[in-house]
Formats: sequence, C-alpha cells, structure tokens
Amino acid sequence: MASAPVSLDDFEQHARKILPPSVFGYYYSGADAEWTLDRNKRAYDSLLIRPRILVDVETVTTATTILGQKIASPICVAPTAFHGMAHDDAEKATARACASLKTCYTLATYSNTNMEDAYAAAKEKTKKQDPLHWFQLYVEQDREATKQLVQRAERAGYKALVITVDRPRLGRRLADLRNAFKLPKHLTLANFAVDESRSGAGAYAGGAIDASLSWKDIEWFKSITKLPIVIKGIFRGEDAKLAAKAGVDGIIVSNHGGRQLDGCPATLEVLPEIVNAVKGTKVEVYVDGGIRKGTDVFKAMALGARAVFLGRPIVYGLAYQGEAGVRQVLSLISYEFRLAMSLAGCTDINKITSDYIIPAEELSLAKSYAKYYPKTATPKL
Ligand SMILES: Cc1cc2nc3c(=O)[nH]c(=O)nc-3n(C[C@H](O)[C@H](O)[C@H](O)COP(=O)(O)O)c2cc1C
Ligand SMILES: CC(C)CC(=O)C(=O)O
Repeated sequence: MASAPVSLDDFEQHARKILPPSVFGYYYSGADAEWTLDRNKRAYDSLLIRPRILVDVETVTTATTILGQKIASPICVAPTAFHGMAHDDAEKATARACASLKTCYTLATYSNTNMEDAYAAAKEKTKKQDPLHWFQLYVEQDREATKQLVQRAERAGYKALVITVDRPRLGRRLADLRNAFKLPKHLTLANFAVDESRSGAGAYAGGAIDASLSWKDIEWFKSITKLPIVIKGIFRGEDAKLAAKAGVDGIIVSNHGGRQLDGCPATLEVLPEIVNAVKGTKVEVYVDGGIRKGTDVFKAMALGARAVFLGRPIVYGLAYQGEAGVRQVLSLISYEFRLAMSLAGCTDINKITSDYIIPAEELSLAKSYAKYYPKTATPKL
C-alpha cells in the first residue's frame, strides 16, 4: 500500500492486489450473483444518523459485555476458515490481535491452527486474564467427532459454542468453481487428525456436514457441554423465538456474508424483527455482514444489536501485516465507532437507540416537502 490504510476498504484493495486470485476469490466471494453480499453493505447506506449537538462528549464509553464477559468495544471477530492462506502465522496472529485489543475471537472449525494453539497464542498476550475465545462449530455427520470437538473447546478454555446453522449444503461461490478452489497443500484442517479424505477440498465441499441438523439437536448439545450456546445464521423472528425456547444464550443474525442463500435480505434489514422476537428473554442478539465503518456499527447498535462481528476485513488485515494488520483493522473501526458516537452526541454505548437513526426513505425530499410546505403547490413543469 502506498500510504497507511485509512479505511477498511483500503485493506480489501491491498488484499486484492497481493493475494493469488483464487485465494482472494475465496475470501471475497458471495454466492451466485452476489446480490445478498452487495445488499448487506448497501443496507447500511439506507439508514441515516440524526445527531444531537452541544452534548458534552469529552468522555465516550464503548466498553460492554457479551455473555457476561467484558469487551473494550462491541466489535468482535466472526469465524472465517483458512487464515493460513492470508499469513503464515494464520489463526495465531488473529488470536493475538484480538487478545491485545480485548475483543472476542470466534475460531472457525476449519482453522489452520488447532484450537489449543490458537488459545495459547492469545493467552501469551493476556497473561493472567483468560482470552475471550468462542468456538464455531460445523456439526458433522460423525456425532462422536463433533462431541469431541465441543469438549476439547470447553477444556481448552473457549467461552461459548457458536453453532453455524446456515450451511446444510455449501452455497455456490462462482469464483471458487471457476478457480477449482482448494486449500493449498501445505495447510491442514488443524482441528482434525490428518486424513486425506478431509483435505481442504473435501471440507470445502461440505461432505462431512450433517444436513439433517434440527432443533432437537440443540438439546443434545446442551447435554454434552456446559458452554453457553450461540446460534449463528438465524434470519426470522419465528426461528429466534424457537431458539429462545430451546434455551440458547445468543443469536448471530447472519447470512454467512452472502455466501449461502443469495437473494435473502441484508442482515441489517432483519435485525429489528429478531431483536423484537426475543425481547424480554435472556437471549443476546449480535449481527454480522457488510460492516465496514464505525457508522455501520453505530447503526447496528441503534437497531438493537448487542455487538457486531467482522468477517472479511479481518482476513484482509491478516494479509496486510499478520497480527499487526488485524490489530490495525480492529483499532481503525473501533476509532471510527467512537468518533461516530461523539459526532452523533452519544456518550454511552447503552444509550445508542433507534432515536438516533431514520431510514433514508422516511426522509425523502418529497415527504419533507409535503409535510412542511403542505399548502405550496408542487410546481408543474
Ligand atoms: C472467507 C470466509 C470464510 C468463512 N468461514 C466461515 C466458517 O468457517 N464458519 C462460519 O460459521 N462462517 C464462516 N464465514 C462467515 C462469517 O462468519 C461471517 O458470517 C461473514 O463473513 C460476515 O460478513 P462480512 O464478511 O461481510 O463481515 C466465512 C466468511 C468468509 C468471508
Ligand atoms: C470451509 C468453508 C466452507 C468455510 C465457510 O463457511 C465459508 O467459506 O463460508
């Protein structure tokens, strides 16, 4: 990069330049026509912030908690597979960056560093304090193997189990099909014993995933672990209610970064429905997808998210400068978020409510004109 990155998009541009096309294609792509991928980002542009002025913003608080654990800002790291393609330090680098910034790192099942080593790398940074790691689980047909993964994560110190439910089959990412994408030979699925049939290509095709997963399995998970359970990929109010009834602790509103069902709404568009569906329960609601700016974080919080998760920007940071690059991505968007709060006249993260925002459509010139100049004839041309 010619100059230091000043926006998360700069990291993406850099990754596009330096990564092999098939690797960048894997990280970047959405499913099919990438309509949902695009909509995730655009949804943030159709929501406007209404600032208050002359509020004392000398001190602004961004610290919060998720599942009772403290985080310095509500910006966390979503699970993304295969960090070894972006940097040789792979998930260890990501884990260290998250630990030094006191945020939550969700390690993917298909990581190139095993869960114990990723945790240990973070622990070196946090010293006495436990790092805040969650473990993302793809549920396999082999339930014994799945049980072992879950219990290993619990033993290793992971604080929650994030069960991904939006991938019974793999979405069609056209770049990957064109590039015949597979995991480079020098990398492994480090949480699994070495087995050729489970090579990167095998895992990617989703052969081992249990497509029969259903609500009754959530009960089974509760019987094999004491970890809090977060369901990732809930998209409708009815399902959020079922999740609350099943006793889960959290929901990540997600469409897998537009990589699964193309044609579904943006996550921001369905967030209010889900927040409303679990109101009054213990369930915490988080959101991911298309979050690239501090103002995006502000808007998601205003619609009721407790925290947000970043996917692609993290791997682009990793490709830029490993641990330091991930730290820069997280620090930059956290800084932007704090700035957005100050400029909106909001000093406390708990006070970011829907009062601060308005859909762009509501604020159209035609509506404003009709409301404030009702007696003025619209000029006829
Ligand atoms: C390269 C890549 C790999 C991903 N791998 C996983 C994964 O292994 N498990 C999972 O639950 N979600 C996975 N996701 C989805 C992310 O957790 C997250 O939902 C999504 O990236 C959020 O959108 P964003 O990239 O626009 O921030 C992946 C996404 C990307 C881009
Ligand atoms: C190995 C992958 C299929 C991981 C994943 O969920 C993704 O690429 O979206």
